[in-house]
Amino acid sequence: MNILDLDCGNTRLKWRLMREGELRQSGAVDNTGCCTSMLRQIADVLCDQPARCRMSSVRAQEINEVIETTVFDIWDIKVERPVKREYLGGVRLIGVDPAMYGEDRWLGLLAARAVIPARPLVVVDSGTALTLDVIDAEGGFKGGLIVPGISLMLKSMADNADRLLIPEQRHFRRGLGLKTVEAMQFGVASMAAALIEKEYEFLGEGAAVVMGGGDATVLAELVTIPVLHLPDLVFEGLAIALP
Ligand SMILES: Nc1ncnc2c1ncn2[C@@H]1O[C@H](COP(=O)(O)OP(=O)(O)OP(=O)(O)O)[C@@H](O)[C@H]1O
Ligand SMILES: CC(C)(CO)[C@@H](O)C(=O)NCCC(=O)O
Ligand SMILES: [K+]
Repeated sequence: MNILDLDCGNTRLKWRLMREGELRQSGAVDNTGCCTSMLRQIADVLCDQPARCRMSSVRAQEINEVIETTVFDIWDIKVERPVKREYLGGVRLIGVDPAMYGEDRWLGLLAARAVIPARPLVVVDSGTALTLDVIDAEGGFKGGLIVPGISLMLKSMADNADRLLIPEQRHFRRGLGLKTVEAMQFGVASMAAALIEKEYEFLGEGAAVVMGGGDATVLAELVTIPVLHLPDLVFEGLAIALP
């Protein structure tokens, strides 16, 4: 059976086509424009008709409804959405309002815990926003942090300072920059990396860091601590929440 998975973020919509647990196709489309045309773009390249569609989304309800209608129009299937549960897959949501808590964050916890059970975890998802979520060795949610992602930090500087422009080429490093674009990029990358290292150190012995999201490749290289890079954090969580 072919399953179309959608990870609808604030910047990009990531998709993949699975068949009996095997990846067949994947891609990403810009998610800032019209959702109908974005789904038609996916339909144009999809090699097979999906029999199911699972979606994680952090977009507004109206947008999700348009996506659901369009998926039904194109493939004649109903979009399945994960429902946050207080306890699932060894992860216990404690002290959060499940209705408010981002479903990408929850799915990230499920995916990370499935790979590294029984250890305290810092789960980092670095997209438009960079989120860090912590669970203890028993899988109990301890809380999280939400900060701007590295592209958003660059954009907000460029939007608010006349002499700061969005760098044309992506180049991230720890250390000091000489040129303006380096100072900006090394600055935001160092901020993100240092925050991840700090939370890891705070958890102490036995903890692990799991990273996913669009900027995880960059950040995993820059941090000075061991990290497990799981590029498909949200998709893996989606498969756990909606088997
Ligand atoms: N090819 C690419 N196109 C766009 N962004 C990319 C690309 N490669 C890496 N990125 C980085 O990934 C980030 C987007 O990450 P990602 O796609 O995980 O999240 P998103 O679509 O913004 O959604 P969300 O954060 O809401 O899950 C961008 O801010 C950018 O810095
Ligand atoms: C924080 C983001 C934007 C990260 O994608 C998303 O998880 C979200 O919109 N969350 C809702 C608020 C919350 O998680 O508490
Ligand atoms: K500017």
